[in-house]
Amino acid sequence: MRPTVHILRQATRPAISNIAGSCASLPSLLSLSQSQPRNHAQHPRLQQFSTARTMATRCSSSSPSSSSGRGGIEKLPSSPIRVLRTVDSFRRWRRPHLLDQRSVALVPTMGALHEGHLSLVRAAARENHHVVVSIYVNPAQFGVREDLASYPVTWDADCDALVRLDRELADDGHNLGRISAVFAPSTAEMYPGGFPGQEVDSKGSFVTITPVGEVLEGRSRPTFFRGVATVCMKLFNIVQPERVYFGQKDVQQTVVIKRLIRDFMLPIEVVVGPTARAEDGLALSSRNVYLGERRRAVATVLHKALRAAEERYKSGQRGRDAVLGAAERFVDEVLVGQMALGPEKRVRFEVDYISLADPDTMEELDFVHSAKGAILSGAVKMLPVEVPQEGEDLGHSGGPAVRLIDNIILPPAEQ
Ligand SMILES: Nc1ncnc2c1ncn2[C@@H]1O[C@H](COP(=O)(O)OP(=O)(O)OP(=O)(O)O)[C@@H](O)[C@H]1O
Ligand SMILES: CC(C)(CO)[C@@H](O)C(=O)[O-]
Ligand code: BAL
Repeated sequence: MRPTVHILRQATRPAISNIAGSCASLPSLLSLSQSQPRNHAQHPRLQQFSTARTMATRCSSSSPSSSSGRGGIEKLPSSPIRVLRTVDSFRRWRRPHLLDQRSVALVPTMGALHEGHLSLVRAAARENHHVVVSIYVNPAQFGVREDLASYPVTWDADCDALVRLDRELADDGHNLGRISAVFAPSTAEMYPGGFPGQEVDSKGSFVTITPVGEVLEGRSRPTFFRGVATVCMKLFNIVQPERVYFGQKDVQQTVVIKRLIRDFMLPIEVVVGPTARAEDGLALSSRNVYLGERRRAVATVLHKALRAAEERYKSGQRGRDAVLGAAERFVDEVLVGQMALGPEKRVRFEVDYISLADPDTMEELDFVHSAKGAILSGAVKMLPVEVPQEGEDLGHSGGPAVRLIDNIILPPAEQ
């Protein structure tokens, strides 16, 4: 059996719409430059959700720990970093910084922190007085069949990483600020009217950003950007940051967030940090822990395929087929090589999409305009190992199918 490589083709692509006046310019993409009832557990959908979160917590390396000092103020161990869990407590912390005009940056995360997250915190500390890191696994952005229940939760390791990083920031004289607070709310706190559910037709207060949120990742994960835009709107309203920091690894997410900020007139600057990678090029991602050794070795296929396409662009090719053809051939070769191995050795994967898109709209391009550049992006599903070997490390949670994404920005070229 040979998985199909699905590269977005002309026939299935939406028409390229008016791109003038769109918000995310390529230079900015390149820049690093309570309320409500407490009876959620009685709600059938939330009972389901509570079970899922309990499982996620069980999968975690340890349970939450942080120290509560005098007056019940919770801090990360041996550090001045506050832990705030409610909207009210966060607002009490925030108010004086509004009055004394100290800038506050927000780095939104879902925890399971890695060097990619930490690079965003470093960037935020360079140009803001206070850095707030939010850690919240937002159920609304997970599809009903996605990995909410097994999503890695590593609270203690996250706390250690932030405390270490804060010391590093204190020792380095080039920063304006340090990590001031971790915002770690519960779902009851984030959805005071009750969690609306993960279904496509769930009813509730949602923010949707279309059409950009409907293509690529949005096509495969129809509730994903609705969940992301909704939770980010909530986080932005709670934290009221001057700047927010997002990673280029989730490039379509950065375009959605820029639209949200522009269209809802939020006084926030978006800063996008470059993708942090492992030595072999794999983009760091919290979900990489699912891979296990065998699949980890092949997981670079997407990055390498995108690099092959990038080479075509660098050599002067501008047409879709010429640029993406290189990625397609690379993926084909890897698939053929893997399928030639027996099931006890091989790694199977499916390409969800490989795209060449406009940087402002994420709409597919036939041709890259040199003055504007483009975004090459892709998603692959690494399928579970078929025949595990004795003692084989299959990855977190038994090595389920893992969806990996990556992208490369093709910058405007000399004309
Ligand atoms: N390798 C990376 N380099 C730079 N930023 C990153 C990287 N990985 C994630 N980020 C950014 O960190 C922020 C929080 O992401 P998140 O907590 O979802 O981590 P993740 O590794 O992307 O997780 P997942 O595996 O679930 O996609 C997002 O802005 C995301 O783009
Ligand atoms: C932005 C975000 C924290 C919203 O939950 C999430 O989508 C992520 O971690 O990229
Ligand atoms: N990094 C984006 C979060 C998600 O995939 O759910």
